[in-house]
Amino acid sequence: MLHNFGSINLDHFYRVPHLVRPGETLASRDYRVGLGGKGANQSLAMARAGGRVRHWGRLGRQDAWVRDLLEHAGVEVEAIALVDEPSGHAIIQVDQRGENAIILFPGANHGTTEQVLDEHFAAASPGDWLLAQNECNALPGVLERAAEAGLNIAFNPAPMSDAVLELPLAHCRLLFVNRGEAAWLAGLDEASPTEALLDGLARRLPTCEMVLTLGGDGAWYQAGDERHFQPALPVTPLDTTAAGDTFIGYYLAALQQGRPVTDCLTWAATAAALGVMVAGAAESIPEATEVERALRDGIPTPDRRDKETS
Ligand SMILES: OC[C@H]1O[C@H](O)[C@H](O)[C@@H]1O
Repeated sequence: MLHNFGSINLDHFYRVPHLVRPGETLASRDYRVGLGGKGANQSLAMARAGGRVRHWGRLGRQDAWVRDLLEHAGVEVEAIALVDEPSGHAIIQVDQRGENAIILFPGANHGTTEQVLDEHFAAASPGDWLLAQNECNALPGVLERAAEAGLNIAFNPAPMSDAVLELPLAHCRLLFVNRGEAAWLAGLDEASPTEALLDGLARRLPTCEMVLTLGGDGAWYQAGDERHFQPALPVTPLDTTAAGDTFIGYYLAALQQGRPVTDCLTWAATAAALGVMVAGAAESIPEATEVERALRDGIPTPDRRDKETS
């Protein structure tokens, strides 16, 4: 079982000609609300990939439909509390190239107490996995407790902040980072060559396995001297929101199924490529059957992916 201590957000999407500049007022061409949050996206991706995942989180009572949606997808939701607080939300601009900029309001995601964590950990067994991102409170304690409880920790330090550098990251078995997060962790410039980033990560956290995701430039796996490269698939992105989350959920589901690292990478990269062809966060995450089909027949045309998801 994988336990995902993760955020749940309502995502407010604005499609804009370019990301808003300082002092500018910009009209949006479109507005939609959907399910998001790095935690919820990763749980959903894992469930859609056929993985066993139990989500630990908090959600405003008025947004109970989100819990139903996750449950329907196969996520175990008993550890998602409905609370009398506003849910977390994100304001997301998406530009014409599919790039985004996100403002987060943590809301209920920042209300986890020690007492609730006691209940969550009581349901976990040594050898289980714990996944976390950086959108919930209580992370230092959660990572410490997970290590003490003999859980395998996978961590995605997004959104990156200086607080991440203070976390007990040496407890992690597996780290998912993008270029910016890798540079921050390794104390290097973001423009550093990939090789330097991988070396820097290995120096900083020598016992961790790493997956470095580089968007259109592919992804790297590193563990000690072992490295594997996964090229990106050729797609024109409509919306890159949740691509990294889709990658992580699919990677972990494949790992849970005992697949080799190279398969985990291919499966994850294919799912992420399908994801960026569709607008939105949770709604862009493909089903496993779509990923299998893309692996067999190649990436579909954008209009075909749209029809398959609608
Ligand atoms: O990774 C994408 C996610 O980041 C933020 O958490 C948004 O809610 C969005 O769904």
